Amino acid sequence: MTLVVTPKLNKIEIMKIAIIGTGNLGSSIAKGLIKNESFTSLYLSDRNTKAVKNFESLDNVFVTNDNALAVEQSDIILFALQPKHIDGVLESVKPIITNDHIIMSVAAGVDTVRIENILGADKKIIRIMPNTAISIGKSMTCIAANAAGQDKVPLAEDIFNQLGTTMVIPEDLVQAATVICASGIAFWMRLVRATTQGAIQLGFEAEEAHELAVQTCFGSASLLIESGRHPEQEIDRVTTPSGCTIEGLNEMEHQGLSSALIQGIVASFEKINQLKKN
Ligand SMILES: NC(=O)C1=CN([C@@H]2O[C@H](COP(=O)(O)OP(=O)(O)OC[C@H]3O[C@@H](n4cnc5c(N)ncnc54)[C@H](O)[C@@H]3O)[C@@H](O)[C@H]2O)C=CC1
Ligand SMILES: O=C(O)[C@@H]1CCC=N1
Repeated sequence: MTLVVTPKLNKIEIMKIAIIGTGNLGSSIAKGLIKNESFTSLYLSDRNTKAVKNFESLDNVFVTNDNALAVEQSDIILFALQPKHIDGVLESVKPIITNDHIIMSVAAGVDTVRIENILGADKKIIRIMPNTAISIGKSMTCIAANAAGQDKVPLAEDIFNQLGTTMVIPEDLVQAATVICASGIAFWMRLVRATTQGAIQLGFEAEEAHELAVQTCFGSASLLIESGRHPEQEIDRVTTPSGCTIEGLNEMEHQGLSSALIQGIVASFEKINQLKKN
């Protein structure tokens, strides 16, 4: 075994990690881990390894179609499978999962009880809800564990703090966190896209419009993070009395901007709760 020291972990950890399912999210997590070199070995297993084939030349990274091999060679097994596939894969690796393994799952709507029902309640199971910004180390990742997995939550925080920001939450809030943080990437992207469309209508070239929208979005988030202020305080600083900002903002609200966002979030939440029942 090789010992790996990572600057952000600030301690020595042996990290033998497997990711089972390397599609959109699994490959994003792999990219983030590789960027940080935060593993001793990393097994990437998928029935179709196309998304991660490029990684197989890297030191200590192994790309395979063999889920069982990835499990046997690793301590932390992260399942990044769609909800409809996860039960079958868990069943197939169940005979080789031990109480020493740390099981992590990002599957939306799949709670720890569903995983316990397959692997056993004595297994350490941690639900991880990141978003695709994990590939660039900027994910907002929520973490919740079953009873047996509670003492491994700090380890999960250590891993995912290297790939963005984490919040440990009660498991009954994971569905809500999925909507706000994981689906949230799509919601914010659409807002950026709509701003770009507006900018093009006002005369900018598409590429310029995109840059203006993205940088303004980045500046807004950075203002909130760095100042710690409430969004309305920042809005008050922009809205000159009788000015153009309040004119535009009020028109957006007349058209239902906040209401549309809230209703979309609630619709998304209702859908994820339906998925949980399937
Ligand atoms: N895409 C996102 O932004 C987020 C996704 N999630 C959850 O993460 C999970 C994965 O989502 P995506 O990556 O978007 O899905 P995806 O469909 O892109 O990736 C799933 C991967 O699993 C592989 N797979 C299926 N059966 C397999 C098997 N028997 N053995 C090995 N690999 C197998 C597929 O080939 C595919 O590459 C889902 O449960 C989703 O709800 C959670 C948060 C964010
Ligand atoms: O859309 C979905 O169902 C998954 C969960 C959150 C992001 N993608």
